[in-house]
Formats: sequence, structure tokens, C-alpha cells
Amino acid sequence: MMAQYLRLKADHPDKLVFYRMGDFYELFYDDAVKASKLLDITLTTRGQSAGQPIKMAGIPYHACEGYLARLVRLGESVAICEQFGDPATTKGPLERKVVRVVTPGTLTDAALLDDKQENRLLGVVALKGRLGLAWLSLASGDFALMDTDVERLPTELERLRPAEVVISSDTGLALFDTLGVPVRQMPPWQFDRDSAIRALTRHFATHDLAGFGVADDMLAIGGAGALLEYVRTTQGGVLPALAGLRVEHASQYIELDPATRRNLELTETIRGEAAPTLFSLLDQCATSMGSRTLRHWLHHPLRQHAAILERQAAISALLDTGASAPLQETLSGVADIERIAARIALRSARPRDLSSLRDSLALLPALRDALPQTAFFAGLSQALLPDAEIHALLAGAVQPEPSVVLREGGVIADGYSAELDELRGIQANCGEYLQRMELLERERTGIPTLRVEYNRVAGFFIEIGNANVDKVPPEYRRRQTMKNAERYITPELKAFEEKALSAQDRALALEKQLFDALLDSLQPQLASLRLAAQAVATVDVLACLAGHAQTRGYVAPEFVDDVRIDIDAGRHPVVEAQIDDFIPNGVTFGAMRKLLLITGPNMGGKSTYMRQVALIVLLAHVGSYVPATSAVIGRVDRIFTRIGASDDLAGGRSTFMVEMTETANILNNASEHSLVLMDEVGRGTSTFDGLALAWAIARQLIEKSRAYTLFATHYFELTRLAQDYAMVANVHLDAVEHKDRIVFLHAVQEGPASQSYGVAVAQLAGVPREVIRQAKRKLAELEQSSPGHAQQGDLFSVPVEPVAEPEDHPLVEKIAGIDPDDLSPRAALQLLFELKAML
Ligand SMILES: Nc1ncnc2c1ncn2[C@@H]1O[C@H](COP(=O)(O)OP(=O)(O)OP(=O)(O)O)[C@@H](O)[C@H]1O
Repeated sequence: MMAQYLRLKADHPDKLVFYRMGDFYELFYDDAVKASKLLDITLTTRGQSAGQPIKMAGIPYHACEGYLARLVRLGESVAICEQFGDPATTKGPLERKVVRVVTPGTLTDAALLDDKQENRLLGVVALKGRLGLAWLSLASGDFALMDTDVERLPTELERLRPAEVVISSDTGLALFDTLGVPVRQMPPWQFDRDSAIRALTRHFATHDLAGFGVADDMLAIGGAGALLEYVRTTQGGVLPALAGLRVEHASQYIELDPATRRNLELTETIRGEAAPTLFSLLDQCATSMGSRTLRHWLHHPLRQHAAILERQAAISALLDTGASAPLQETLSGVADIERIAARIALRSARPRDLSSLRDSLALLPALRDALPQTAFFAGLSQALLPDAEIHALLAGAVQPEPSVVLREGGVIADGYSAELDELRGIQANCGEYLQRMELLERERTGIPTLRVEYNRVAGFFIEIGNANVDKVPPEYRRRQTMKNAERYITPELKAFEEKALSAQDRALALEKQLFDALLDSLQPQLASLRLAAQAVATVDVLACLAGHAQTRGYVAPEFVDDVRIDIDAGRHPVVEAQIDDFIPNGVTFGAMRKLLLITGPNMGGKSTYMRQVALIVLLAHVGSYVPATSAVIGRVDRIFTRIGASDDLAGGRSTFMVEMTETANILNNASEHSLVLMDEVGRGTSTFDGLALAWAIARQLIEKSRAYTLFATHYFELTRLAQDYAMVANVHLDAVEHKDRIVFLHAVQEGPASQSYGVAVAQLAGVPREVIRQAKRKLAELEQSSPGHAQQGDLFSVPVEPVAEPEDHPLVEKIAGIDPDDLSPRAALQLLFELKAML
């Protein structure tokens, strides 16, 4: 057995092998050690090899899904090795085979997949500074290619978020060192472009790839070929029905670099949590397909105005007809058709998959009826009309409520197969059958005492009393002689006996056969099921966005070709939902107003304001309505953000290094159509360095990039840029100090801020009183010594009246000097009188 194990393991050196032994999957040697650590299961030993005990860990077969899910989430791959044959009759070890390999990127089991997220496998080819990317999702059948530059790898990885990456073993892992994705290396020949073209054209049964818009010299083709092979091996040789190939171009979408996706908290907070994010706010989709599509849309804002306006018009139509609520109501009954189709393709669908597919298909007509009557929805409606045969087939074949697993039976509907009905009938109506036969035989033979019976020893028999044996028909054959009677069997009864005794086994086997045949007959329908799934998802997202537009008071943005972004009374969609009194703020950019310098106190709302502008622009390009009273937006090609400071310790970059790397990316790539958010650049270094850098960076953005820029800063010097450049304007957020409190107004106004309130905010945050007092004193000192002197390049350097340190009231000083622990009750009382007298 160990020899067999080692042979199988040799084919899967980099995976954990789950080796089936009876009711357990067992892992041996290093696999056992690794699994015991990762899964926290007991490490033990079994037998010996070369005098050494063999390390072993096992997991019960029925609980394997949970363990698999954990391993895959940790980036591991598992080869599942099943046993074949009957242990009772086989000599020596049972035959075992790896039936499938579960890897993070090739999951299709419902239990292992995240409902709301696409699970992608990415193949990467890098050659001479160029990058070919191919990605596919087994669960949705989506298969796409893109060629780009090597530097864009982090950006694309952040966009696609693959669960697993496949590369050629000569590419080297260095590219992926810090990216935190499981990477699998395959031999270089599997990335060979010519073989890939042959494999792809064979798979799609096309002459060449031109019909998919794939040029023969695309680097990504090699990756696509490797993916196909990888999927084939993991799925035990079965290839899923893929929806065809798509070519993506970087220019289709507004580009968002990795930092921007993080900073804008689209689908994950900066801390890596799932909420609160734009996605968590908006995702009220009724189906998982809708949720996945919404997530995709948020990460892929469109550039082409026509495509955006199509979605926007669809939302308007939903709002006009009030259709979203009834649509979502119907949608909530629709199962994950897309993933069910994928499991049908891989023949791993379960009985309940088919019954929920049937029930979902039955809802599609109602969905179509509820759609608004526009050309756009007419297209979707067409897709929502898969071949009526599929539903008819499923309705006829599958029980209304089938059992969860096929091997329990009770899956195929009554009336679908005469043979199955008969087998089931035999089990259910054995007694009835015997009675009926008894009556018939009595009539036929004229023996009123004839009995048809069954016992365990004799099986089925016809018993005739000795008095009547002369009337026995010739086809009766004697089975047993009793004292007063003879027992007979007939060919019909014999056949019935065989049927009855094996009816259950045969019924189960037949159900399995029928179920497999059903999966086969669904294969030609997968493409239309996928189209229906996509249409359901699109309707779902649009209805969800229409719902938000209505309940949250969003408006349809207008798109223009001019250089312009004009938002009236905009709101931050996520912050607005979290606090009671959100103050709306507008923004105006034009050809002559391209950089807004934002000053104002800490906590004043600068970051919120900047992010809100970016989110509104992004949402507008998703096709959604936006949180504002009006929005007019010109062409936008990219959104860049440089917000907040975070160390990239794993990548060996300090906070300041990260800040400057991100800034360099912006300065090198921003165009006049880009939206750039810069939050306090330069603050990661000394004041002089920081100010100097911030100054130079701002100038570069105005003179060279001419991007739409929101530039928040505490360096007050920078506000002077507005005097030098017509395209720069100052805006600020304000606060007022009221007694000991500071009140933030959160309203954006024209002009630079007048005060920073840093010390007041520190006080608010609970910094000890003594520190605050010293800070105030130091602040006054600095402000006195440095007007115009550039000693202190910050807002603090504004010449303002030195703040006179208020003398503390003697009463306060007296109280400060008290140590209550040292006071006797009597002294305390005395002190109270003294304090009162000092008032
Ligand atoms: N327009 C607004 N209306 C109401 N509250 C707001 C508004 N903008 C921001 N806030 C509130 O103020 C808090 C601070 O906002 P924000 O982080 O944007 O300030 P900031 O000026 O960037 O501060 P810092 O300079 O310290 O980073 C937010 O958490 C939010 O609760």
C-alpha cells in the first residue's frame, strides 16, 4: 500500500495528497506534518518504512469539505485520491486514483467558494518587459486575455484578485515575491504559443482565434494554453465549458492602481475588512450572481460614455416604472444559475442543484414580464429565455424536493422512467403485487385456495393444497414439497422475485445512471444557461443601484467631453450612511481650475472630501446614479490616490518610501484626464524636505500632468501657489473653537484656512493636559520667532497673534496639588471649606 501511495505522491509532489482509506483520508510523511499544523489535527504514526515510523494524520471522509476549505484558503492544493473496487473481494491493496486536485484557483464546489466573489485562475507570461495575462473562472466560464507591460503586474493583480497564479518555471518567482498570491510553476513548454493555439482552437472548435479578437502574436495565448492544461489535470481530465475567449484592453476601464483600490475602500477597508466599504453599502443584490457582478463593476468603471449611459438609462427606466422592488422580489428566489451551470459542465452537480435550477428557470418568465420596455432590457429579456426544453426536462426528471445526495435515492421524479417507477413500485407495493397475482392465478387455475407468498428461506412461491395439485398448470415448477401442500414457482414469479430482491439496489443504480444522463443532456444548454445567468446578474445589479438611487437620493450624472468636473452638494456615500448630519460639499474643476489646494484642521474632513469626489466620479463611470444634487463629468482615464501612510514592511519599504513610490507613479502616469488625490504628501520626512517636495510635486502636477488634482496639505506655504498659477485654487475646511471645545464645520469653502487647530484636536483626543500646555507654549514661541522666515514650513508658520498662555486659576492649581490618597476625612472637609473660600 505504501508503494502505491508513494507512486501517486510522486505525481503530486507540491500538493497535499488525501489518500482514501475506508472512511478516512490519510496523509503521510511531510504532508501529515504540514496538515497537522495547518488544520490542528493529531499527528500520529502508522507502520514503518526503512525502520522508521511513518508519520500520519487523518481526517474523516464525511468532514473533508471543511478541512479542504481551510487548506485552500491558506493557499494549499490538495490531490484527492479515492479507492476503487470492493475491499471484501480484492486481494492486496485496493486500486486508488487521484480523481481531482483542489487548488485555490480551480474550485467549483459550492461549499468551498465565496458566493460574492469571483474565483479566478491567472496564467502569466513575462517576456522582455511585456506581460501576457490569461485568466479564467471555472465557476462562471469567463476566460479572458490581455497583453500589457510588466510594470503593470501589481495593478492587474489587484484588479483581478486571482485566487491562484500559474507561471512558467523559467519566469522566476521574484515578480510575485511580495504579492501574497499562491503561485504554481509549470514546465515552460506548457506555455508554448503554437501548442496553445492548437489546444484553444480544438477546445472551442474554431479554425483560429481571430473570431475572439485574439491576435496570434498575443503573449497571453501561452498563458491561456497553460491554464487549459492546468484545469484539465485538476478536474480529473474533464474540461469545463468555457464561455469563449475575451480580449481586454487597458483602455476599456478607468485605471485604478492598487493603492487607489485600497484607499477608496471599494470592496475592502484599508484594514482588510469587508465592511464598511462601497461594496458593503451598495450590495443589496438579491442573488450572489448580482453581488459578484456589482463587485466587478465597482472595480471596472467604464471609460466609454456610451456604455455607461446604457446602464444609466436602464436605471432610469427602472426608476420610472418602479420595477426594481418587484424585480428584486422575484430575483430573491433565483439560485446561482452560473455556478450550477459550471458544476453541470464538470458533472459535479448535485440533485439540489438541478431542482433549484428548475425552480429558478420557472421564475424567469415573471422576471421578463417585470422588465421595463426598452431596447436594452429587450436584449436582456432575450437572454432570459433559455430553451424551454431545459425546464421541461428538469421538471419531468427531478423530484420536487430531491434528497441532498444522489446515493440516498429519491432524486429522479416519478413518471420519468418506467423502469425506475416499476422498481420503486416493487419496493412500495410488493404486498399488493402478490395479492393481485394471487387473484389472477386463482381465476386462471380455478383453485380458490391458491396462495402467493414469500418467506426468507423459500423466497416467493405459489402454494397449492394437495387436494388441488391435479389442477396445477404445466408452467408451474415445483419448488418445495410440504406435508399438505406443494409450493411452486413460475417464470413470472421468478422474475418478480429477482426484481423485488434487488429492486432497491437497482433503483439506486438506475437513478445514478439517469442523473448522469440528465447531466449529459444538459451539456448543450450550458451556453444559454450562462447567458441567462449573466442577464439575471445584470438585472439584479441595475435594480439594486436603482433602489439606492431612490432611497438615498442619488442623481444621474451627466457626461461631457469638455475638461470639467462639476459636482453640486456631493456626499461621501459610505460616511454619509454612517453619521447623522453629513454636510454635502461640491467641487468645481475646469480647464482653468485644475488643482485645488485643500487646507484645514485635522479632523476637518479633508480626506473624506477628497475620497468623496473620487467615489462620485467612480460611481458615475460604473453607470450608477451618484450622491449629489447634480454632477457633470468630463472624460476621465485614471484615478490616482496618495492617501495615508502605511509601511510595506514585507516589501522592505518604509512609510516614506511607499509614499514617494506612489507619488512617482502618479507623476509619471497622470494625464490631463486623470483625477489625482494627494493627501499630505511630504509629511513622512523632515519639514523642509517635506515642504520642498510637496511644492515641487504640486508644480509638476499643474505644469506637466495638468490632472484634476485635489491636494490636501498642512504646509500653508503651498497656498501661495494660487498666486502663481491661474489653474490653482485654494479651498479649506473650517472649525471654530468654542470655550474648550472645537467644532468642525465640515463645509468646504473657497480660500486658504486660517488656523490649524492641531493642538486643539490633540486635546480632544485626550493627550495629557501637561503636554498640551507645553505644546501651546512652544507653538507661541515658534510663531513669534519665524514669521516669513521659513523656519517652520507649516500652517503653524502663519503670522498670528501669539497665544497668551492663560494663567491657571489658583483654585485649579490648588486642586492639582492635592493627593486625595493622603487626605484624612477631616483634612478633606477642611480643604473643601478652603476651596470654597477661594472662589
Ligand atoms: N462633510 C462631512 N459632514 C459631516 N461629517 C464629516 C464630513 N466630513 C468628515 N466628517 C467627519 O469628520 C471625521 C474626520 O474626517 P477626515 O478624516 O476626512 O478629516 P481630515 O481633515 O482628513 O483629518 P486628518 O487631517 O487628521 O487626516 C470623519 O470621520 C467624519 O466623521
